[in-house]
Amino acid sequence: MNVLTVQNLSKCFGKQKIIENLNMSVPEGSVFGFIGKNGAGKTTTMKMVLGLLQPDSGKIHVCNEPVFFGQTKTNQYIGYLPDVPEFYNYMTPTQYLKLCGEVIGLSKSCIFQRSQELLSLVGLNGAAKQIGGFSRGMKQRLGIAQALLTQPKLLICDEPTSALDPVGRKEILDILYKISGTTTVLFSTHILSDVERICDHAAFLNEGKIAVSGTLAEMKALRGHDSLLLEFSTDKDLQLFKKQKPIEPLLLHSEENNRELILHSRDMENVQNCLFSVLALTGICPIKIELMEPSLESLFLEVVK
Ligand SMILES: Nc1ncnc2c1ncn2[C@@H]1O[C@H](COP(=O)(O)OP(=O)(O)OP(=O)(O)O)[C@@H](O)[C@H]1O
Repeated sequence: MNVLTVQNLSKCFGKQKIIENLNMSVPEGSVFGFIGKNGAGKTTTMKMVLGLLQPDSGKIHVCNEPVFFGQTKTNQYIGYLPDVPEFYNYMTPTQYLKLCGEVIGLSKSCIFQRSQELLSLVGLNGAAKQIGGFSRGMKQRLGIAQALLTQPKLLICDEPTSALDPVGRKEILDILYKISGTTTVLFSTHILSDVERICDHAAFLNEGKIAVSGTLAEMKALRGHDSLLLEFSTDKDLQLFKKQKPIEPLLLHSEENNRELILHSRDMENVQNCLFSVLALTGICPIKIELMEPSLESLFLEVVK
């Protein structure tokens, strides 16, 4: 089952088309990376899913129920972490979660129990200081705890890691991965290594549409092997290899790092055939020849303009 389906969604701001016939499904239980460069329309799409922004056309369903602009019925299934979450700075995390629990009508005992569990999940149990003194990472983690108070089926996070240092990013990714057993996670980002780390599904948003989507394995298979790494035992071998001309026309480009050479090509089969005849002719014997796994980044750079 899909927790979220978006069909033929379109949205303009004035004359600027932001989203144009966008189709996307988020399977239940997935950790879904919604990828697009700055200004691609990720936040705009999420706001329409939350009923906070009116689409020009198209349909959105959350847990099989239609989303209507200005009506929040489907938000009972969703927890949302905006890109810059706002808090009452004078409160402690416990006080803040208590307030949020009261606003959504949870009982006192439920608020107490869930706050303890969630603060422990996000590593803020025992944090007695006021939120005003929190780092960005701590605020994002508290934002996740707040978004999970209602035990949503779908957690939507808008670029939860983009302003964080590597430690803060890892903490957020670990939390999202940890909850993925019980909550479907959709998060927007342009950091592809974050997607490779925890997502099982992803979609590239480009020019208002989904350019590519699927499981990470499906997306990478589209690209195939496109890089070959060669490591030479001496600089002399590397320089001699670089003087050989037959491979050059088959390459998009190559990268050199110490005695390693990475060859990028769209025609890896021919590169390999050519490589072995060059090695046989010259007598050069690399200490390593390795086909490199295709990366999301290389696919992204190819399909996203
Ligand atoms: N209320 C609005 N009125 C006019 N233009 C808007 C409005 N909201 C967003 N936009 C424009 O729509 C485009 C998409 O914005 P959006 O915030 O959805 O992109 P994004 O993919 O989330 O980008 P980022 O990664 O930078 O957050 C941008 O050009 C933005 O300036």
